[in-house]
Amino acid sequence: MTELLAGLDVSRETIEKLKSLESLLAKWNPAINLVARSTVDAAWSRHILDSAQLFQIAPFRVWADLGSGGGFPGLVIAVLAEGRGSDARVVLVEADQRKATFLREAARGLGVRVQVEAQRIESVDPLAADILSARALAPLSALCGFAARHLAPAGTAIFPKGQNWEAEVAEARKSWKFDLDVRPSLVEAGSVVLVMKAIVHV
Ligand SMILES: C[S@@+](CC[C@H](N)C(=O)[O-])C[C@H]1O[C@@H](n2cnc3c(N)ncnc32)[C@H](O)[C@@H]1O
Repeated sequence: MTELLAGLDVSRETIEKLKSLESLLAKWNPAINLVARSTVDAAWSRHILDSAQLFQIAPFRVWADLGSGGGFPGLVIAVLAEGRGSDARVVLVEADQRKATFLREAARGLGVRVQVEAQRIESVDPLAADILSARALAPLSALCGFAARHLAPAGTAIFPKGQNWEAEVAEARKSWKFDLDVRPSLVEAGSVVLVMKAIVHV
């Protein structure tokens, strides 16, 4: 599965940074529950590669990750972008102050630049993001509302979803119109990545 990183043409230094993130997660998780405890031992595939697979879906100058928690996918995206020499802006929105502190400390330790917004998604000024991501945050219909606020008009929303994704899409279509591309997860069988554009309330 680490071929996924080879496919992204990631440098040795970037892989070392991602391994440091894995270690930081293991160190901080007992205190602040960044991810489910049962997933810490498998963090490399469950969280880091699962995030990395989103990196090349579309180009970006501004990436906003909502409800970042332990930095998935936003902090992984920031590490990969920095490894490419990109000066794109990565914004991590996380209302939990302890998790926001982790995100700032981890970014500093890894030497990557991120903008951490330690407030509720609903209170952050519109971000006009080229890419908006949210993983394990809310049902798709609620995510569409967040996208309406924070995504640039031509932007792309990226929402990883589990096996129940079809029901979530059907429910969201009752209130929202959008273009949808469904991609199988490269990491988790049965899971998908929903890639959405032109999200408009009906
Ligand atoms: C289940 S966790 C998922 C974290 C991460 N995206 C991941 O996949 O591991 C959801 C996170 O979203 C944050 N969150 C939930 N609602 C939020 C809101 N309205 N504004 C900002 N953060 C929120 C929570 O504090 C939590 O850290």
